Order: sequence, then structure tokens, then C-alpha cells
Amino acid sequence: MKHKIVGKQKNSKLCFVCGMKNDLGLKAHFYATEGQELIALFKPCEEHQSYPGRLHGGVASAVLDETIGRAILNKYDTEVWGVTIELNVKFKKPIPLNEELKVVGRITKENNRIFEGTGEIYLQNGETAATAYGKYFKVPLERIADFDPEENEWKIIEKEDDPDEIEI
Ligand SMILES: CCCCCCCCCCCCCCCC(=O)SCCNC(=O)CCNC(=O)[C@H](O)C(C)(C)COP(=O)(O)OP(=O)(O)OC[C@H]1O[C@@H](n2cnc3c(N)ncnc32)[C@H](O)[C@@H]1OP(=O)(O)O
Repeated sequence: MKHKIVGKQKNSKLCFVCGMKNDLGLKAHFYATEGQELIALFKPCEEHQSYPGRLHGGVASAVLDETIGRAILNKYDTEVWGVTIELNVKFKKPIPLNEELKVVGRITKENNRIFEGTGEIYLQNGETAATAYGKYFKVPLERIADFDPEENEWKIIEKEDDPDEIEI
């Protein structure tokens, strides 16, 4: 299925998943789709392994968590932030290193205190490697972190190969 991309989310400086200056991080890029989903693209490397050649399940969980947690920004931009209070991940296939992976996340339920969502990691052959359900507590950003957007380099990072559509 082709997903039309309607926008790109911002990256940060040091977040493990989206920090562009975190040398051990995933440096994932996040694209909002026409269908109100969010797609993360990232390429794990050797430092992200568990068994040799296999992505660590905790790292897979981290990227699923952030993709679902960021999907709320498609709707509210930066007005609503959440902290994860529950994450349930199912690992269905080994996830390889050194190849680009796609993660899709979406919000499935929301009220004034929490939001919930689901997500999946897809292998290059289209198989679903992991699925997740996450629950998030809405917290104002100033209660989550002492966050200065400039200091934390919170900005859109444009790449020459930013996609107009993503096929999964
Ligand atoms: C510009 C910025 C750039 C940023 C840079 C880039 C980053 C962009 C990332 C964005 C995407 C994010 C994706 C990753 C997000 C994380 O990784 S966040 C890190 C992991 N999570 C956490 O640290 C959360 C830790 N927990 C807490 O801080 C506190 O438990 C909470 C959630 C704030 C709640 O605490 P509280 O305000 O003191 O409230 P409390 O009375 O304890 O609970 C309130 C209610 O929630 C319920 N509750 C609390 N915990 C739970 C639970 N685990 N399960 C079920 N119910 C619960 C309680 O039972 C209570 O219910 P009621 O009794 O009122 O009915």
C-alpha cells in the first residue's frame, strides 16, 4: 500500500530515537501520512544488536514507542505531549541490522487525560516484524522537561531523499 506523505516532523538533538547528534541513537525520520498515520524510517546499525545480526528488542520497542507517541503530533502539532505509561510489544520476526526499516504508528483512542495507539515495524519484504500497543498520559511539555527548542535543536531536518510517498 502506498502512503502519501503530507509533512515531516521535527528531530531533536539527543533523543535516542530522533536525536541527530546522538551517535549511538537511531536518527529516525518521521513522516505524517494523508491517512493520519506516522511513518518512521531508520536504519539500525551493529551497536543496536542483541544477538549478533539481530536488532535488540528494547531498541525495537523504543522506536515503536516514539512512533506511536509522536502520532498525536499529527493532530495537535506541539500542543499535546504524552509520556508512555504502558507499552506492549510482540516480536514476530528477527529484525536485521544495516537495512532501512519502516515503522507505522497511529492513535486509536483519546480522551482529555490519555491517548492510546498501535504501531508496527515492517521488514523490507513487507513482513510485519513487531507490533505494539502503547498508552500515554498527556502532560504539558514544561512538566516533562526543561526544554529549549533551540538548545535541543528541535527542527525539521530536510533530506534530499525525503519521500513524497512510502510503500509498505
Ligand atoms: C519540543 C519537545 C521535544 C522533545 C524531544 C523529542 C522527543 C519526542 C518524543 C515524543 C514521543 C514520546 C514517546 C516516548 C515517551 C517516553 O519515553 S516518556 C518516558 C517513559 N515514561 C515516563 O517517564 C512516565 C513516568 N510516569 C509518570 O511520570 C507519572 O506516573 C505520570 C504518568 C505523569 C502520572 O503521574 P501523576 O501526574 O503523579 O499522576 P498519578 O496520580 O500517579 O496518576 C494519574 C492517573 O493515571 C493513572 N496511571 C498512572 N500511571 C499509570 C500506568 N502506568 N498505567 C495506567 N494508569 C496509570 C493513575 O492510576 C491515576 O488514575 P486515577 O487514580 O486518577 O484514575
